[in-house]
Amino acid sequence: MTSIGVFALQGDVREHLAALERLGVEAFTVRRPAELARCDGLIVPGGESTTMYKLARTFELLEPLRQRVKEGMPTFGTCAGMIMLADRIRDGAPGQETIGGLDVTVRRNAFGRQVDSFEVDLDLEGVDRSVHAVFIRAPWVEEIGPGVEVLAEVPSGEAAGRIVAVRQGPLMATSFHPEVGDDDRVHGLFVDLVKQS
Ligand SMILES: NC(=O)CC[C@H](N)C(=O)O
Repeated sequence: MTSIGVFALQGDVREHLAALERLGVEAFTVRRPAELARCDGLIVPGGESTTMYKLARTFELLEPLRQRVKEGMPTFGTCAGMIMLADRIRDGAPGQETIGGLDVTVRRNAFGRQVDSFEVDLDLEGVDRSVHAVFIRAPWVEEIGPGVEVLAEVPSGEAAGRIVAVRQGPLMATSFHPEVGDDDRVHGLFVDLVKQS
């Protein structure tokens, strides 16, 4: 059976576990290296990327995470998780580091104070019909490397055209929170990615 872990030192872990279980995969929390070692794939949830970084370092999970991602473990980052997977951050906290692996530059809290949180229907590559995307103090992707595929952009409004979902080989990231609500199609994309690799 496919085993997918959810990074659980901080963030909205439960909703991801529920989505994975609805999709019929074995889902469990990851707080230590032994749990990471059991993962066929990993989700890094939304939350607060600065805290995630500090806790991952303190609990000696940061280097094992970097190692597994480097070795090609399929990994899906949502919101703060997208920041954690990015190779480069803008508006990061002083000294903030990431797991990295995804050849992108993300801007933290990119949508600004006025539109901290918003929802929009958008088209996502690989998913039929639009996805209802919930953004909460979200990052966007400002620059992508040559191996990165854009899966979704903001369709309209002030932030129209901003990149909010990407994929690079076994790595996937969304600015928004696909675990909110009961539409499991984005998680389904990731589960397929894990099963293929
Ligand atoms: N909902 C979220 O994950 C917010 C991300 C948060 N603003 C950060 O910088 O990590």
